[in-house]
Order: sequence, then C-alpha cells, then structure tokens
Amino acid sequence: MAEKILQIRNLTTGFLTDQGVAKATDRVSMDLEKGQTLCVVGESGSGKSVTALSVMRLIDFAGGVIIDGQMLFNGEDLVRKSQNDMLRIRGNMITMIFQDPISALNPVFTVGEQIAETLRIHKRMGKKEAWLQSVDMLYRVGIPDPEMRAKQYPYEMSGGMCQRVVIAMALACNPELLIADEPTTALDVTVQAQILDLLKQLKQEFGMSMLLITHDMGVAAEVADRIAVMYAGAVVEEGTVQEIFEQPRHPYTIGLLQSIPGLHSKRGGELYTIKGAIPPISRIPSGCRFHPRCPHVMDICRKEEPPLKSSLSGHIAACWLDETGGMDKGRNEPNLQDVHERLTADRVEANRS
Ligand SMILES: Nc1ncnc2c1ncn2[C@@H]1O[C@H](COP(=O)(O)OP(=O)(O)OP(=O)(O)O)[C@@H](O)[C@H]1O
Ligand code: NI
Repeated sequence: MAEKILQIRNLTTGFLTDQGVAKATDRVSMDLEKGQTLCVVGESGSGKSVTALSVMRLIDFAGGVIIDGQMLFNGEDLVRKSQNDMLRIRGNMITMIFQDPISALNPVFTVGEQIAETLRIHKRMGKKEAWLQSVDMLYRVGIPDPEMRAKQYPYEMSGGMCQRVVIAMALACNPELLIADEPTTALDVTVQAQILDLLKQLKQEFGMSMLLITHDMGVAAEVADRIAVMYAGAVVEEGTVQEIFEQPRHPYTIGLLQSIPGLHSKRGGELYTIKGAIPPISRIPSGCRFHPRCPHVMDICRKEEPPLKSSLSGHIAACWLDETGGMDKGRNEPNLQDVHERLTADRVEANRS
C-alpha cells in the first residue's frame, strides 16, 4: 500500500449566512499519496479553496468553521491541532501558494530579503546563510541572474517572475506538502505552461506531494495523478487522471470535459458550457446537488442524494445513473458511452494535430 500523506475524511465546513450556517463543503473526502499530485477541479464556488484553506487551518481566519471530519496529515489529525501547532506546521511542513503572486509578496522588501526572512524564522538560519540560501532558491526556480534579482523589489518583476519567487519562498523550508490554489490562473498562457512545468520539476526535486486546485481541466490533465471533481461543496467524482478523462462517470465531470477549449472547438463547433449556474451555499438543491443542471435528470435525482460508489480500482462517483445501469433508456440524449467515445476520439485527434 502506498503511503498517504493527506487523508481528508468527511470534511464539513460552514459559513454563517443570513439563513444560519451554510455548508461550504459537505462530507468531502480525498486522499493524496506521498510524492503524487492530487488536483481538485470544479467551477467557481464549488468549495475548492475552502477545502485547501481548511487543510491549512486558515479557514478559521476567513470566517468559516470546520463542523466535522478529519484531515490526517501523516496520520495526525490537523482538525485537532491548536493554532500554535499549526504555526509550526504551516511554512515548515505544509505551504500554500495562491493565484495572485503580487499580493503574496511584501512590496517594501526585496524578494531576497523575503525568502531569507522565511528561512530565518522557520529554519533559524543566520543572516548570511539565509541570504545565500535565498539566492540559491531563486536559481532553483529558474530565475536568471539570481544574485541581482534577489536585490529587486516585487514591482520590478513580471507576474511570472513573481510567481517563481512565491514558489521559491514556499519551497525554501522544504515542505512535504505544497498546496497550490490556481497558481497559474492570473498568468499569460505561455507563462502558465512554464510555471506548471516548474512545479512538476520541483515536486520531483524536492520530493514533495502536491494538492493543486484548478478550474481548468487542461491544467489537471497536465499535472494530476488523481483528480477530485467538486460540485457545490461536495466531491462528485474521484479517480486517476486516466479514469477521469477516459471513463468519466458523473455528468458534471463530462460537462467539464466537454467545456475544455480546444477539445471540441477544433471541430469548428461552439465551445460547450454546462447550462445554468452553481448554486450559492445557502441554496443547495435537494437530492443530487447537480440535478437542476443535469441533462440526464431522473425522478430519484430530485429526491435522494446518490451515494458515492467506488469501483474496484478506487474510481469513485455519486450518480444515480451508475445505479440504474446507464442513461440510454428511451432517451435521445447521448449516453455516457457515446460521450466517452467522443471525448476519446477528440483527444486522439487533438494529440495528432
Ligand atoms: N468568507 C465567506 N463567507 C461566506 N461564504 C463564503 C466565504 N468564502 C467562501 N464562501 C462560499 O463558499 C463556497 C465555496 O467557495 P470557494 O472559495 O471554496 O470556491 P472555489 O471552488 O475555490 O471557487 P473559485 O474557483 O472561484 O476560487 C462559495 O459558495 C462561496 O461563496
Ligand atoms: Ni478558489
């Protein structure tokens, strides 16, 4: 059995709203194996960031609460840690990077000083040693002329360079787990690809595990070992990157896959979007939370929540169609199998061109 670095079990979190406490995540479970990358995907508002902030125990400071569940990090439950303990864990063992690198950096210190400061706090290094290490970190994240760059301020650098600095700062203390929340969303497309490559490379070099949050299935395809698909606060499907892309079981996952730019637009058609919008956490639908937007909705979907069912390989999905044996009973919509075939054909085509 592969070792698990992170096991999230039935994580339920909430925020206080006008209607009382609303659940931002509802019994969310996901596992991350040592040395692997788990991508959490889903539209805006699906609870990806809340899940990440919960692991960091920063959700408390964002006005939220952990209502129930466990988050085992190397077997120890982070839910039970004091904020004092978390101060040691954050920055040392688990670090997090965000979408906007500029706001993650302090404008009044040089980037070298900021990385050195992290090392002095967490690794208790002396001034000189911390500075040298900081220059070395800039080198390792691919910043040319690191001695000179270390003396620059964030505003003197491009967005891509700043994100490299943020990554250098996050990795300076050699964390076991890096949580990256939309790390490339704010960057130009070409820079995005570079940063993704860098993260993949550094994950190997530093021997870390990565929890990467993205709304972009293309990004997940690039970096993920496993993918957890979240919708309106719940995991609706989870599996290996191959399972999710080649045998998706949840209509929401299929919708996300169909919305990938390039996959379908190559055929000259318009880009597909899933009809409707994700509900606010104060108005989660009854039954299957995806039912109002599902092209295959059945009676039971409106009334009862589908259970998460696991295949032998550990591919998990929550959909009543899984139970009833397909969505092709006298319907005109394409069934899952058709969609799979179309997706696979498109992928092959996209790979060829
Ligand atoms: N401080 C808060 N107070 C109230 N509700 C909140 C708060 N933070 C988040 N939420 C709600 O929790 C739900 C999940 O938010 P979250 O930020 O985790 O979504 P996300 O999947 O990360 O989306 P995005 O892709 O936009 O970052 C949303 O409905 C959001 O409105
Ligand atoms: Ni988010």
